[in-house]
Amino acid sequence: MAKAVRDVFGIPFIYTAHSLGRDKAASLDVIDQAMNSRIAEEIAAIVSADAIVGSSRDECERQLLAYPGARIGTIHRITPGTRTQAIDHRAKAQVLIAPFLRDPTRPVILAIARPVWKKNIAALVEAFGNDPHLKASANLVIVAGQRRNAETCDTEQSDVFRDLVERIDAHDLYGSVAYPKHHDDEHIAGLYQLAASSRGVFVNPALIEPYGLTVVEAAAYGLPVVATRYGGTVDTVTELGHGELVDPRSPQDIAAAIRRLLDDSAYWDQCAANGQSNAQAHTWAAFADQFTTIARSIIAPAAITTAAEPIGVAPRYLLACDLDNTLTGCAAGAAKFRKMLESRPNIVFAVATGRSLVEARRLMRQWDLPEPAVWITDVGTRIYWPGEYGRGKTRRFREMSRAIGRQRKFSPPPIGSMV
Ligand SMILES: O=c1ccn([C@@H]2O[C@H](COP(=O)(O)OP(=O)(O)O[C@H]3O[C@H](CO)[C@@H](O)[C@H](O)[C@H]3O)[C@@H](O)[C@H]2O)c(=O)[nH]1
Ligand SMILES: O=P(O)(O)OC[C@H]1O[C@](O)(CO)[C@@H](O)[C@@H]1O
Repeated sequence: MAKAVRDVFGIPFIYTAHSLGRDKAASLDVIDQAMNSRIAEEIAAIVSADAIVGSSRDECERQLLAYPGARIGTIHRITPGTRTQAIDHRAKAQVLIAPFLRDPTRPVILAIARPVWKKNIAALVEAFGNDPHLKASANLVIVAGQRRNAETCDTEQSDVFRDLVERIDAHDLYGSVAYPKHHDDEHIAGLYQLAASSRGVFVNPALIEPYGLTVVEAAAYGLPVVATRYGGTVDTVTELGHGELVDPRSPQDIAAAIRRLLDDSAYWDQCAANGQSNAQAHTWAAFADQFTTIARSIIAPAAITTAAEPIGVAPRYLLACDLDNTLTGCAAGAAKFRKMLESRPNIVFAVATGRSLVEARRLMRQWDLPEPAVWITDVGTRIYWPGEYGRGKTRRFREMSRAIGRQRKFSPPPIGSMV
């Protein structure tokens, strides 16, 4: 629809990537017609969007780029917002889970996920059920959607739920596993709060997690996490520093990571504090601000973005500089720098950075710095410049890598001797 509107009226459109189908398909045994059409729609959107907004590095630099026709220059990363409830809902959550538990005072190992195979909650039950120490010292709380009668449930949901109950039964976990049937928003908030105050852990064992909102929610409530090492959680856990990444197919790996957090109180405190303070930047106001900047850049790109060929002014100087702590670090300085460039159209501005293009652009946006005419990124291995002026896009200078390839005089030593 957006593409049709753009084609007729010339209104540019931004595609917000969400739960991309290719990765989901890779985690399924059977790919049906619906999945094929979903991927076809995604390809059409990715190829024709004027800008694409993704939420994690994984989504921007791996998931999106795996699509045919995807162009890195159109992809931007903005971290979604997360809301926490300030009111204490622990008592309400306690009422929800108490009937299941023999000793409700134990640390809570919490999972919240839709009851679909991809979320892989079974691996968490296996991790808990096979670990005598965890079974004896903690409670497992699983919130997996709202349960109705088996007949009215969708088949995947009832299959996933039946599988969970069978595993709980096989490990004889009654009295230490709660799996409430219904919940509301206050229960969810209360469970995060309860798990945090019990010095527990949040676990997301998904086979692949496109972004991983629950892992950010846990951070915001000061609850350390054990999360899948496949998908957006890799960036979130690395950036927020609030827990461990694990192989979701290995219950032993999951159990060991949970124990590291539960058994080391200094490590737990550090993760809880990191998560809570770092998650504060994840607000919807910040998202809206960044989104508006991108929208503006595709509607009316700033004059500075076309500085490689400024109208009526011959470029005379090239100003190339580093980004982190050179252009960033002082808001007043960044504003002055921007003003200076705007008043000197004969300067061609280039940024040379170790960051990827997506990450460099994200930081420049956050500091309200102007889009340079040339990007030298990935530790100098890639060069980009605005290819199609007026659309905020960039083009990669492939000739450089080819030239380096042809004229290479440097023969690297064998990797073994370098190590
Ligand atoms: O029984 C449940 C299960 C989930 N939630 C909430 O629903 C949201 C679901 O988050 P998540 O599991 O990350 O999302 P998905 O439903 O899988 O949806 C997609 O969209 C999310 C938001 O972009 C991404 O984080 C995911 O990776 C992507 O799969 C969170 O706020 C949960 O607290 C509930 O309230 N009850
Ligand atoms: O598993 P899928 O089909 O990618 O679903 C993504 C899910 O993300 C949401 O959009 C947000 O949680 C749900 O409405 C939807 O079910």
